[in-house]
Amino acid sequence: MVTSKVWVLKKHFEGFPKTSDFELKKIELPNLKDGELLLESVFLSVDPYMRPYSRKDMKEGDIMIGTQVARIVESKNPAFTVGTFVVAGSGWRTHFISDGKGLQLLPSSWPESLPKSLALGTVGMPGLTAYFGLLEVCKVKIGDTVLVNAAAGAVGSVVGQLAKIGGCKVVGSAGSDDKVAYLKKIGFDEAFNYKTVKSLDEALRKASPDGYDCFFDNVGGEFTSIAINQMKKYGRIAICGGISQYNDTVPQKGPYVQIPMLFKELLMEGFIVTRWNNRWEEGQKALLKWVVEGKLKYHEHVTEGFENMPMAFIGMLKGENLGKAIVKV
Ligand SMILES: NC(=O)C1=CN([C@@H]2O[C@H](COP(=O)(O)OP(=O)(O)OC[C@H]3O[C@@H](n4cnc5c(N)ncnc54)[C@H](OP(=O)(O)O)[C@@H]3O)[C@@H](O)[C@H]2O)C=CC1
Ligand SMILES: CCCCCCC/C=C/C=O
Repeated sequence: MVTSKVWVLKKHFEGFPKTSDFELKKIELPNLKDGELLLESVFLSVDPYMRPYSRKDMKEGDIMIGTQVARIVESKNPAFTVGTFVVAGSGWRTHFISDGKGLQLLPSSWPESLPKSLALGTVGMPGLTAYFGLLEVCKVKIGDTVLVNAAAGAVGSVVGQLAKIGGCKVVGSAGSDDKVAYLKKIGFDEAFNYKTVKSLDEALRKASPDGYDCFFDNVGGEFTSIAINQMKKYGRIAICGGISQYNDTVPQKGPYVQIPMLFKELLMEGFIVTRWNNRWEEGQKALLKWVVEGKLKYHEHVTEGFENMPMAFIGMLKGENLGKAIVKV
């Protein structure tokens, strides 16, 4: 008999999540039936989407949603071998049973030297968000000037580097001087700390006096209201996230987008990465290749210990992470 530890949403978040909103429980797992596997989580992901999706898709008492890299420890399914690592969407659990459906094997070309946790970050869902958002929503082309916020995070850091690979000029904003230094190190042309600049408007203008062709928006709210006025005519805005609004108890009010959208003839499109589920393999292959070639750098903010999942999640929402926020069990 195996005991699994799980984190449950004890109370729906009101405003910023608190550790008391979560509860750690233990569940006894039954013996495996034919066709089933027992897996143990090795790395778990904490992501911003968990905040809005907890309200949308979960009820109090549910196990927290999420993905992990897990190792198969027992198998009664001939298609899966013990010792294999997979990406699963089994929520915040140390151990779980699966019938194999929905498990993704790591690409066969995954080098032994590369952390498997990258399958939750640069070579996983966040990296694919950057890839498809830039390619299919921003439709970037050589010579474009691309703006990205939350630029030192899991998605943003990949957006900037892919745009550079694609021959663009890249401007990023992030919430600390260390993050800004990191952005310059990984090749951003311009970067600034949005928390300390005197004027966001001026910082954006200084970074690109001619304005922006593409804006990959991870943040929303006031940042978007200001940045939209610095788009070039026919600019494209990809609405990837709105993290500045996820914890609001009262919805933020305008300024509204219609006037700049109209007179600059902008395109603005929201997207969810799962739209390209049928192209996951293509995206992962491209991202993995760039990582192996050293063209796509990664950084992980690793929290040790399953017990610390809520703290890691809250820390990520506060901006404590540089690169992808990961929990190592
Ligand atoms: N559309 C889609 O399919 C997907 C969308 N997303 C979205 O992309 C965005 C980035 O996600 P991800 O890369 O995983 O997370 P990150 O690794 O970027 O972590 C979140 C970061 O957001 C920044 N942040 C937090 N609060 C604010 C705020 N009030 N204003 C500005 N920045 C803030 C912090 O960085 P800082 O120190 O710079 O403030 C923090 O580090 C999120 O909005 C997320 O919801 C992610 C995956 C898929
Ligand atoms: C494999 C999990 C898919 C999660 C999709 C995340 C979409 C994110 C939206 C905003 O953050």
